[in-house]
Amino acid sequence: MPRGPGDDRAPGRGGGDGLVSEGSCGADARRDRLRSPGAAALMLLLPATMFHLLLVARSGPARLLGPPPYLPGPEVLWSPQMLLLWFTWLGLQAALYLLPARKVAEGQELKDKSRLRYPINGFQALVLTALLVGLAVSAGLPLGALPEMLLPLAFAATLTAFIFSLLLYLKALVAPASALAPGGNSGNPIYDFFLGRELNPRIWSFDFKYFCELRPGLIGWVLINLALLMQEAELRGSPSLAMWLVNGFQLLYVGDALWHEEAVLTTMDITHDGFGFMLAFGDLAWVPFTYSLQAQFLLHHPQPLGLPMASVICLINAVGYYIFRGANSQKHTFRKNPSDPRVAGLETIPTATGRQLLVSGWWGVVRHPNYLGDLIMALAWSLPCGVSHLLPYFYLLYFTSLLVHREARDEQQCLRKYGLAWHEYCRRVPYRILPYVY
Ligand SMILES: NC(=O)C1=CN([C@@H]2O[C@H](COP(=O)(O)OP(=O)(O)OC[C@H]3O[C@@H](n4cnc5c(N)ncnc54)[C@H](OP(=O)(O)O)[C@@H]3O)[C@@H](O)[C@H]2O)C=CC1
Ligand SMILES: CC(C)CCC[C@@H](C)[C@H]1CC=C2C3=C(CC[C@@]21C)[C@@]1(C)CC[C@H](O)C(C)(C)[C@@H]1CC3
Repeated sequence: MPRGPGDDRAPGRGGGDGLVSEGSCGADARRDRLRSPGAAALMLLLPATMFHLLLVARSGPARLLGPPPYLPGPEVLWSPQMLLLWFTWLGLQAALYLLPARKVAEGQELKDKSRLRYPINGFQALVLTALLVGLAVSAGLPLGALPEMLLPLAFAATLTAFIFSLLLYLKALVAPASALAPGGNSGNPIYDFFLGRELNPRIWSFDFKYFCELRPGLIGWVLINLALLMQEAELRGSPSLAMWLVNGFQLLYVGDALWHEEAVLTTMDITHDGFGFMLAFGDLAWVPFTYSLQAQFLLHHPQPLGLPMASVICLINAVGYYIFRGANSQKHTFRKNPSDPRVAGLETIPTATGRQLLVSGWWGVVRHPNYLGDLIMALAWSLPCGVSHLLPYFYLLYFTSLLVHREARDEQQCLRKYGLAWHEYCRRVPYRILPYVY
């Protein structure tokens, strides 16, 4: 079976969405030498980028590639009250996670042939959070003041991610070998700290990775958006159409993720990647504070948007969502039960593993139709911010590179898993993400 640069069959190799390159089985010495400086650089660069974006979004020129307007001192970043607020938020989400769930789903089979169980109550957590926030606002909570607290909150989240990853690293030292992720166990402490050693770290039934991936960060993101909308209403009398669109689109995305929560159990993050700094920081800090960038930008840089253009943008978002949801649901339904009438008529390729690959429907258009839909939505989230600045397009640029990297990693895993059948799939469906282009 051919082996590629991202092949991580050997224990301790590869993994992660980070820009640290994945390992090859040939133990490339030069790459090994770059592992720890690469991981260390990213641990500085990612938080620095996040703070840069937070600072630049509120500055007059809002230049993505320009210097930040000022360098915040410790008195701006460090606030015990904000740390307390952040922990209250984490505690609230953890409490909602522990509430009785409408369903308990089983994850993918693990190395030791067991399956973990996961509560499916994310949407319930979103609705309860909305109710609680609504009650608090009607009792006088100044939610519109939240945008002024983003810097110290982001600092608290970053600090939490560092300390939490350290605890996860220590926990993995006593975990059985079967609990370790295929990547993140190279023996290089910095690299392993970054990628994460344990696949599904848990205390009793509390699954840290699953919790962090879907709750505090995603729900925090839409709460920050809402606070930005409220502050805009306070400043300008009413929220702008552009702000409504950004809030609506991103709420749809987050609501959809929590409504289809079970589908996250088959994503690479849950089934393959360890839980280390990259995901902890990504989930807790990067998602809420950088994914809300468009709304942050709009608060400080109001953009005129007419109804015709708004309709076109809504249409783009609807097309993206239709592809994203259609592709993800089709694969999830097929993987759960290939004889389900909704997917039973689709053409498939058999593989030596006994699993089949879809070769018609969405998965016959390109090899990652869900990424295509996600990218189209990302474009629709930036367009309400106009075309005068590059800053609101940061998400689209970052997300494109993340998904291209992720796609290459998934190709390697599928090639390893399915061998000749994967080659046949690539022959039948030659484009990866964008038909006739890539
Ligand atoms: N907003 C954000 O920041 C991010 C969003 N995402 C989104 O998360 C979602 C999940 O993405 P991700 O986990 O990367 O990967 P996918 O959901 O695309 O899963 C890839 C897996 O699907 C299976 N598969 C591939 N081709 C076929 C086929 N033809 N037929 C049947 N099964 C197939 C393979 O696994 P197997 O055969 O083992 O089932 C493969 O490993 C995507 O919609 C993505 O856009 C991802 C990253 C970040
Ligand atoms: C900080 C680094 C540069 C990168 C960190 C990557 C993470 C932020 C993302 C990795 C995979 C993700 C997914 C979602 C959010 C972003 C992260 C955590 C997701 C929960 C968004 C909502 C979608 O509907 C989804 C399919 C459930 C996503 C799953 C992957």
